[in-house]
Amino acid sequence: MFPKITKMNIVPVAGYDGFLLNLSGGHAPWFIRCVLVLEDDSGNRGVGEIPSSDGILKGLEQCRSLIEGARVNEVKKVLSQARHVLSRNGPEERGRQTFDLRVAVHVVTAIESALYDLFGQALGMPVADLLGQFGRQRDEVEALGYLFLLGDPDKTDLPYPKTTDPVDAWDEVRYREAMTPDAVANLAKAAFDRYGFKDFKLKGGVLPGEEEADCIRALHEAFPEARLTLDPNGAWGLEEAVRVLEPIKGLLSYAEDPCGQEGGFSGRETMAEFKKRTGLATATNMIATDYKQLKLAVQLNAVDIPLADCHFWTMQGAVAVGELCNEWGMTWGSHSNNHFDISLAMMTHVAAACPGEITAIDTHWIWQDGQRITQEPLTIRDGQLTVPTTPGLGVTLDEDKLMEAHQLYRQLDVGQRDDAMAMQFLIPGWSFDPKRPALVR
Ligand SMILES: O=C([O-])C(=O)C[C@H](O)[C@@H](O)C(=O)[O-]
Ligand SMILES: [Mg+2]
Repeated sequence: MFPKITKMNIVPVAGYDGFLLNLSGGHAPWFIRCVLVLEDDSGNRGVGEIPSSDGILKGLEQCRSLIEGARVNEVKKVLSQARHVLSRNGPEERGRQTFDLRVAVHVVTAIESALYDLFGQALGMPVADLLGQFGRQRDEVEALGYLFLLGDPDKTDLPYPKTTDPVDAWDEVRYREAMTPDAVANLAKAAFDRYGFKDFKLKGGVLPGEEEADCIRALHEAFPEARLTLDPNGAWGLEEAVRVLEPIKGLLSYAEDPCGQEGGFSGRETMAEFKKRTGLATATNMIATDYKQLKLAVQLNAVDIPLADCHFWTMQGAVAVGELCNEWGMTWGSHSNNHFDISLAMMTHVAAACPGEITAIDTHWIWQDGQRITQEPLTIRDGQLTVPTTPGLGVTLDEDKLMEAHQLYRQLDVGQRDDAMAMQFLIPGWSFDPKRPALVR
């Protein structure tokens, strides 16, 4: 008999973050996540990490009675029941922010991760070996260097982290203002020195498009061999996207969400048109976020690289997208949000189980590196993460660190991400507009 789950613990947590800019505004000095911890009667613990919100905490609570008392091999049964219970809350939409506002799919992923962690431990197998049709496909997963324009923390009275004792250039630059092409190239150089990235992505949707294109030129000059992409999260109109990216298309490997919903056309329609007009490959974490949208995106030939983040596709769902990509001549990739080290492990196992050639995965880890809630977070070396070979997710919770992160969460007066708050210090009265870069007001 497999072990039984005896206890489910829902732990909302927070960690520190820099003033990272994007279409949704500027990151607060903290990021907020939710950790799910399941204990079984053999003494093992399984963990999952997802974004947090009141809806997500409530959704997890709704599933408690399905989980406590279940056996760790009943993964699929518990997940089907959880989906059913959550579906009664009604339909949900991703929304137009840069981050996904759905509840149910995130809740299911937290449960899935913690259950697979326990199931893997009971079987003596790593999660990557259990996922998808084929299990582990690789032992190393490539990550990209995810760069952001950075607001000046000194223009706010918010408690942004400060580097007091830098160990290297990355520590020196990551919490300071970076608003110019040179500053972006410096970020890339410092990140390369620490992590060895071969690919870089710049988050756009902040400055006028042409200025962001200049940042790509600076990145290309610093790293002529690197695969580069720019992601304005659909902020630009189709004409603007073509105008901005056409002159630098030779420098980009793909364009991520260059345009989106506009004037009666869906984001899939404008992206298809963009692809036709520029010949550039496209990636998205905004317009192919479930199977129906993915089907339409494929029919329209709107997307080459669906960024199937396991947090909003589920782990098995993200691998299923990877399997489809491999069959259909597309390329799988993963999006990310700010995260702790449990999510880093989840994304690594998922990427390891996607067959064929995949693109380097996004991770915000470089902005959080140094913080942790497990005893030994995975590390990025030569641009790669090594896929754990130990049973389950291969991470061990650090109780003290988890409680520290929970205490920080409790000190905050917010329970979910809000990028408009810090923007008030740069532009009083600032509010989100999905069609206007954050600093174009
Ligand atoms: O690829 C993306 O669209 C993201 O990583 C979305 C995130 O919300 C990003 O914009 C951020 O962290 O500010
Ligand atoms: Mg994106």
